[in-house]
Formats: sequence, structure tokens, C-alpha cells
Amino acid sequence: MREQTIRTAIVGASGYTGAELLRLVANHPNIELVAATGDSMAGRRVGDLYPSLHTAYPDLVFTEFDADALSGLDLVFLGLPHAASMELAPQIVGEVGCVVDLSAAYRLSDASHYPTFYGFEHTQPELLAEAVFGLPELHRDLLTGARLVATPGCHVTAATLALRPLVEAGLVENTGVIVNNVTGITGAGRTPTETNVFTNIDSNVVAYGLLHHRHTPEIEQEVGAQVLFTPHLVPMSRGILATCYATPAADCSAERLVGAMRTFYDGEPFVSVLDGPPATKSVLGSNAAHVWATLDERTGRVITMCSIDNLTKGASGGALQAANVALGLDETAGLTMVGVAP
Ligand SMILES: NC(=O)C1=CN([C@@H]2O[C@H](COP(=O)(O)OP(=O)(O)OC[C@H]3O[C@@H](n4cnc5c(N)ncnc54)[C@H](OP(=O)(O)O)[C@@H]3O)[C@@H](O)[C@H]2O)C=CC1
Ligand SMILES: CC(=O)N[C@@H](CCC(=O)OP(=O)(O)O)C(=O)O
Repeated sequence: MREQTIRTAIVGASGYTGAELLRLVANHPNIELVAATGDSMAGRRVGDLYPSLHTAYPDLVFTEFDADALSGLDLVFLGLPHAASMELAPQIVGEVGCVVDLSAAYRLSDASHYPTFYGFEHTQPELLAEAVFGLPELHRDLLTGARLVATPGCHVTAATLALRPLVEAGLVENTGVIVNNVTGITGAGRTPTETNVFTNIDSNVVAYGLLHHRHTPEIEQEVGAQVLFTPHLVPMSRGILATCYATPAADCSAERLVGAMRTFYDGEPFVSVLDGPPATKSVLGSNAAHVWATLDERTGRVITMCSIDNLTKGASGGALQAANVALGLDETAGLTMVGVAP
């Protein structure tokens, strides 16, 4: 295990995932932060935009992105919009030890999904083929030494952790899986929109992205099953609760479902298999994921659930966990399994 200092930059540090990365790396024993970029905020102090970060970074100032200035670093996180990440990554992959991209630019192995779900053609097929999907619970071996890591979408992390062990064990059919997620508003990023204005969030629950949400192909890729995915926005800042329904295979039972979960997550530092349904508050601010599954004999349906914090395990915490694996560090460094509750 490496003990040296990891010289690190966060590109897009002024966004919500960037701010969460700043929060986490402040407590990382190996990371030395050398740059936090945010073009529209360049010259402003980090603590002025995010007062919660002031004590950790009293003098840190956002800078403009400059690829040359990043050359030779050990680790660069990209917390940018998808198309911006796609275009920027080729400038730095190979010039730094590891690039961890939080956008969807390098997640989908089938490039034909990009025009359909993201509205652009993928222009970097070689990097797309090289990128490792950054979910350590599924791809830990491939992550070690990776030059480019593409961390999952937040809904994808929750749905995959709930479903993958059951699909892999052959306990559920791999067609017609229903994924219903509720999500906090920070999943939509920092920019104010009509959707996240207070009057549309307060005392309201809305479904969005019906039938064509861009996480559908990503969930299908990682779970290995056809899914109908419907996310719902609820009035909270952070958190995702995935509730998934599947048709049981012939030899399915409640005991086998829980057994498959426990086997799959045996030794995993951040995933706990509960004895009952998980909740978002239990994992708030932590990199933990809580999962649970059972069989409803009456309706003949499997129900499987996962709760995460969308900004931590669902984005920046998961990205830091993947970076730790990629760089040969302690996988849990800088991360907590303890939620902020009550
Ligand atoms: N929020 C979440 O829960 C999750 C988000 N993600 C993904 O992570 C990425 C970042 O998300 P999030 O932090 O929420 O987004 P924000 O909108 O909060 O932040 C976006 C960041 O990107 C910068 N930026 C915006 N446009 C450009 C551009 N054209 N070129 C360079 N920089 C740009 C902004 O800088 P500035 O405005 O200061 O110039 C800001 O720092 C996205 O791809 C998102 O899909 C993934 C998982 C979960
Ligand atoms: C509340 C909200 O809007 N959430 C976002 C998911 C955020 C995420 O995971 O981002 P990627 O785009 O990087 O996959 C959404 O559903 O589009």
C-alpha cells in the first residue's frame, strides 16, 4: 500500500460534486490539494462560495482550468458537465497519474447511447474503451492502475447495488425490472433552474425523465437486466432511495435473496445488508450504502432497496473510493461509513 503524498486537483470544484470532493479530501491522509478550478468563480475564495469549507481552506482560491498546470499531478477529479468532460479528458489523460471523471462522458461502453441519451456523438472512442467504470464493488480489479475512471451516476450506484447481486445469483428474471428512485435536489447540480426553485421543490414530489432517463442504459449495463427506471424528486437536499421490483426466478426465496446479498457484499467496507428497509438519513454525509431485499409471496415479486447519499457514495465519495483503489491507497482513506443522524 502506498503511503506517499498524492498531488491532486479538482476541476469543477465550484460545483456541488466539487464542493463535496473538497469536503472529503480535507480529511484524506495522503492527498495534497494543489488546485481547485471553477472558471466562473476564478479569483474567489472557496470559503466565500461554500462557508462550510472555510475552516478547512481559509486561503484557497478557485482558479481557471489550465491543462498545462495539471501536468505531472498524481490525481485529477473532473466534476464537469458531460460534453465538457469528454472534450477536456484527452488533454490530461496520460499527463497525470489518474483522471477520475464524475460525468457520464466515459461511462457507457456502447457509444451509440450518447446521441440518444446525451444529445452528442462521442468523439473519443479510444478513451471511452479504455475507461474503467468506477464502482469498486463490481470492478475493483480493473480499477487498480487505471488512467481514466468513470464514476457512476448517483441513481445508477443505488440501483446497481440493490439489483446486481440478485441478477448475478440468478434469483430474479433479467427483464421487466422496475427501478423507482427518490432523490434529493443536489443531484441536479448548483445551477438554479425552474425545477429546483424553492416553490417547485417545497411540499412537492414529482417524477421526471419518464421512459427515457439517461441513467437507463447505464443501469442496464451494470445490472445486466432490462429496467424501467422512474426517478422522483423529493424536498430534501441529499439522498437517494432506490426501490426495485423484479420477477423471482424458480428457486428464489427470501432467505436466498438475503444470502446472495451477504455473499456479494462480504468484506465490502461501505455496503451493509440490513434486516429491513434502508433510509436516506442513515447514510447522510457518509460513503455508506444500505441494502435489503425480500420476496413478497403474495404478489410473487422481489423487492430490493438501497439508500445512499447522492453526493457522497453517489458521486464524490464513490469517486474518492475509486481513486484510492486506482492509486493503490487504503480504499477507505478520507471516507466515513457513519451517517449524520438523527
Ligand atoms: N450532483 C450529483 O449528485 C451528481 C453529479 N454527477 C455528475 O458530476 C458532474 C458535476 O456535477 P455537479 O457538481 O452536480 O454540477 P454543478 O452544476 O454543480 O457544477 C458544474 C461544474 O462544472 C463547471 N462547468 C460548467 N460548465 C463548464 C464548461 N463548459 N467547461 C468547464 N467547466 C464547466 C462549473 O464551473 P463554473 O460554473 O464555476 O464555471 C462547476 O464547477 C456532472 O457531470 C454531473 O452529471 C454525478 C453523480 C451525482
Ligand atoms: C435530481 C437530479 O436531477 N439528479 C440527476 C442525476 C445526477 C447524476 O447522477 O448525474 P449524471 O448526470 O452524472 O449521471 C438526474 O436525474 O439527472
